[in-house]
Amino acid sequence: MTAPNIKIENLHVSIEGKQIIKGLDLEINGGEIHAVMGPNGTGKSTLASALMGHPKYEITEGTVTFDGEDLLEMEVDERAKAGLFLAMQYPSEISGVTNADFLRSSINARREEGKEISLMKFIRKMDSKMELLDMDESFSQRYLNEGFSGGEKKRNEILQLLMLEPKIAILDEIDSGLDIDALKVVSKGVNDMRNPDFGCLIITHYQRLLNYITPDKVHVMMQGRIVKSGGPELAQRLEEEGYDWIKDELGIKDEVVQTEQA
Ligand SMILES: Nc1ncnc2c1ncn2[C@@H]1O[C@H](COP(=O)(O)OP(=O)(O)OP(=O)(O)O)[C@@H](O)[C@H]1O
Repeated sequence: MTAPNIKIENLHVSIEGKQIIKGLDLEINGGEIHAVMGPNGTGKSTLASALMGHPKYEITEGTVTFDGEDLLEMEVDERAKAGLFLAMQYPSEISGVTNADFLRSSINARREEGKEISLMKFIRKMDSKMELLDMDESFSQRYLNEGFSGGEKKRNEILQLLMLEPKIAILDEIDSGLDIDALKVVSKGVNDMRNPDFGCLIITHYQRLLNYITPDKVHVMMQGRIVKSGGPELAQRLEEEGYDWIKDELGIKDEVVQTEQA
């Protein structure tokens, strides 16, 4: 198996006629963890939703390939089956579907008929992953995210990641609202996935997450584009100095004014 690869070139995305992403380039390979940081409203979540094929987000220009195939031609379920995973900022609650049922169906949906995961194997895997994430076993029989606290929902997203073992994952603000212990647990889950057959894009506002998950590359997104890339030291500088120095360096004017003019 060749290492996974997602390649985004000159991506333009608009929502309800408003251009949000304006020429974004990014490539992630298996074995790499990338972090995208940036001020509020610059299009980070839009990027995640557009890659997963959310119908509200219209791709107006550019290309995205996933393992060499045209990702934008694939239906949402085909993207998931191909091995793309999105942990959302606000995961949905689904009443009547238990966590265990949801996970087993999701795993089997990605397998060929006749090659479904056996119940015993599934239970063993789920038990070990829940233990890794310090999750109480009652969570397997609770309805998906129903009544889960913010931190429990995030932990549950990481459980899905560990169970589904995608090729490429996009984790949108998995650290928001987490207490320090939960942050460590969630980071442990992501680090557990680190291997040459797995690539990851982490969208975050906080350098503290990157103290626990060391990214190979850090990108700054402003006005719908990646405007600067570097190593973990870039995240450190953003934490200390904010974004103004990048705006000054690149001659970027205030976000809101610029958007209104566009
Ligand atoms: N469904 C929508 N309808 C209209 N505008 C939208 C929609 N979704 C996003 N936007 C707008 O697109 C812009 C980018 O939003 P997005 O959520 O991608 O930013 P972000 O960088 O993830 O922000 P944050 O850091 O605050 O999470 C914002 O101006 C937002 O209001």
